[in-house]
Amino acid sequence: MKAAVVGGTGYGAVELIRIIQRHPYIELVSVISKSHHGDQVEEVFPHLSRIVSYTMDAYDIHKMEKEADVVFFAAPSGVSKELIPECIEAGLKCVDLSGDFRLQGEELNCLWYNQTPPPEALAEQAVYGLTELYWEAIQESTIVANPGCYPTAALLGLIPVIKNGWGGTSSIVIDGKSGISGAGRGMSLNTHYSEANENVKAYKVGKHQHIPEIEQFLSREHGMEVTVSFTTHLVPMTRGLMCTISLPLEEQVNTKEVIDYYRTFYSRHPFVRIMEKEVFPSTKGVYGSNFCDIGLHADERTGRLTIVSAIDNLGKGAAGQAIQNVNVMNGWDERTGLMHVPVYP
Ligand SMILES: NC(=O)C1=CN([C@@H]2O[C@H](COP(=O)(O)OP(=O)(O)OC[C@H]3O[C@@H](n4cnc5c(N)ncnc54)[C@H](OP(=O)(O)O)[C@@H]3O)[C@@H](O)[C@H]2O)C=CC1
Ligand SMILES: CC(=O)N[C@@H](CCC(=O)OP(=O)(O)O)C(=O)O
Repeated sequence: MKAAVVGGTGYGAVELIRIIQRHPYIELVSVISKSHHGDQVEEVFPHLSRIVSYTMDAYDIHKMEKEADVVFFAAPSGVSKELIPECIEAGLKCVDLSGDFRLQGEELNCLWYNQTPPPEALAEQAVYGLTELYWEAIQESTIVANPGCYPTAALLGLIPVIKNGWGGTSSIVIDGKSGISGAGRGMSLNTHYSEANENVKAYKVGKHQHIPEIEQFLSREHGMEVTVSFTTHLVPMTRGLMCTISLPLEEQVNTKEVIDYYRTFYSRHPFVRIMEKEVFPSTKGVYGSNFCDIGLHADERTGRLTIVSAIDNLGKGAAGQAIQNVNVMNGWDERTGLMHVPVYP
């Protein structure tokens, strides 16, 4: 399958290139860059010298129509909803790493992204790409709305106990922490070295764009509206994301029972690893990989469940999951090209 990547000089794009370079069935035919078209890849990413070699392209739908089968959109929100209509018209499959196709309806898109939604017919065509939950719909899809990084970790952690009713929905609290690459490659004061180094800072409190995404899919799985209290923190590391989740238990279950249930729930899904009792994930344990590691503790004293879920924000939180979805769309083993060992230590 031939692939084009839009947003060529960003972190999501460079992680896609890293994975595709070792993927046996995906060939990179075009890396599209608004800011660097005409430049050699080595000029922007010297670490790719002697590994890949190409000139960055300007966006050209006719070239893509001729050369590509799938387009990955790794640009800021607002870009893909303008370009995907003509890509679909041209018969291309689209995997969108941005938030453009994730939220349903005008109200949510305007409120949380300050954007109008994509055309309704296309929005209806889009499948939410949380692979482990929606792989059946992903198989048939032409547009995949790849999940946000925090929702990936939070939903994989929460959905099993929301679905079987052990988890109560009255007070779900999610503490999210992300490395700085989660904010992309652009400059901002928050991600300035002097602001972020030796510092942990809460941000977008009460107004993070991933709140409605988490609520939308938890509500879908629960069959009733669910709200969450979600707070994000920037931590001084390059990659890695962790959600520590606390929610009430509706049943008297112990940690071992919860672990056994999660292992059964994810038994067909190679990228979700359920930790042993009293072992909890770390971001280093998933660094550079497509794994989501989940640790669980049922607290008999408080009657609450603690779920700790860790991913690499650029791996399972972005490019890794995008490739996993393309594997599913093509009927390939979902591990194809993705079984990298996490970089440790
Ligand atoms: N970083 C992460 O951990 C995650 C990111 N995402 C989402 O994935 C997408 C890409 O993120 P990321 O790679 O981190 O972001 P970056 O800021 O690192 O890169 C985005 C790239 O998009 C291109 N771009 C910028 N503005 C425009 C524009 N107006 N039109 C077209 N292209 C533009 C630029 O590349 P060029 O000039 O070369 O075209 C830019 O480098 C975003 O939507 C982000 O929200 C999702 C999950 C996790
Ligand atoms: C550390 C950091 O700033 N992370 C970003 C994650 C961006 C992202 O994934 O945003 P989309 O939903 O638009 O794709 C944030 O919290 O906004």
